[in-house]
Amino acid sequence: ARGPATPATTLRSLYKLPLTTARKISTHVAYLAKERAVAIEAVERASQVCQAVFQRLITAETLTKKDKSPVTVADFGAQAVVNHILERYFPDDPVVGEEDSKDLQGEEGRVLREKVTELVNATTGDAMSSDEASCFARSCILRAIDRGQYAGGPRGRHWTLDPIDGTKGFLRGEQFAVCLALIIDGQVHLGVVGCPNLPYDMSKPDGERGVLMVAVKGQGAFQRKLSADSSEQETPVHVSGVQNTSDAVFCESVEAQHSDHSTNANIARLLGITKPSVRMDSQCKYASVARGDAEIYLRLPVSETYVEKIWDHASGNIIIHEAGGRVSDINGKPLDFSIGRTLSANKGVVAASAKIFDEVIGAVQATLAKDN
Ligand SMILES: Nc1ncnc2c1ncn2[C@@H]1O[C@H](COP(=O)(O)O)[C@@H](O)[C@H]1OP(=O)(O)O
Ligand SMILES: [Mg+2]
Repeated sequence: ARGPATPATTLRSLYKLPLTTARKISTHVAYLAKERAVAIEAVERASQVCQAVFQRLITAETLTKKDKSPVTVADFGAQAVVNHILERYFPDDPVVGEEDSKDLQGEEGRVLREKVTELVNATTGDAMSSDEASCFARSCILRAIDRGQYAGGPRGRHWTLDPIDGTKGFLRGEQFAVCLALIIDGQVHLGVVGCPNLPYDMSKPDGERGVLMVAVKGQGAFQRKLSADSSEQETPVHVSGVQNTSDAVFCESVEAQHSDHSTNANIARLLGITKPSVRMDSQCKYASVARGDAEIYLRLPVSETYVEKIWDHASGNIIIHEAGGRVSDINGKPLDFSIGRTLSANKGVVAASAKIFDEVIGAVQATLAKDN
């Protein structure tokens, strides 16, 4: 009797291949296929949470008063949704997430807890409880959020999540990203970045917005429309082919506290760059370099003490590599995701298309040597 269909037997019958060949191909084709699909679903749902908050809670008043509460609701909501979905499909995988449920607990956290719960339930269609007393229940908001407390490290698999990267951009109605990555034995194997406000096609900046980028190790990087149904086409993305750095565009943070604009400008000058920098919040910068909107991403540290977090770079890192680019810290050292929740072995970040990467690192080093 024939057993259940496997990817290998399906390929064999479809393409009339010998079973050994079909097996070889199928292990490649299927590598992390389920993880990829679940991660896309989770990022799409979390992006919907963020957009719902933006439409409902961000008003002219919250903006003028610089009230940050909407982003807090969206942050917790997005982390609850992603962790809930990951738990359903991969119950044994721990998660390194940016948020914890402290601010949602007790009487003090009740209002926020109820807002987050209402939002999450409206988005997922599941009835997740906000009742602290029943938090042993599988679908409790607080428990879902606190599945993100894993310490990370060099062994086994874990996910890393930034539910809203670029909170300032979110509040301004500009760029932000929902970022989810899978780390296996200290290396990023899968990354998804959802950019709800990024134009799908940069040649039409006023056109349709909402991009999801995804990459699996060895399989290339792809973009699709955010919230597109799964039959919608994915298209491969590649870094720019620009050979001369003088023709390059570089991007950097909007916030001067996150990256040293004046050092970035000195590096750009040394590279002969004349075009103004593109300032953008969040890991959308990695997405921009991955699809060739810009050639270089510079993140020169402002402070001696700030340590970058793995959830701020894991997804972007694999997307750049799979799109044909390179990423390192300011000393040319690869980002080390195996240490724990932070990139404590690295300083700053530089990403660029492979053709010009060495030259960019050279300019970074020369500029830093001159400054010191
Ligand atoms: N001093 C700093 N240097 C670099 N990054 C920072 C610094 N302070 C905060 N960040 C982080 O930078 C990220 C956003 O960067 P970008 O400017 O590229 O949008 C956020 O995750 C933010 O963390 P946090 O979420 O804790 O504020
Ligand atoms: Mg972040």
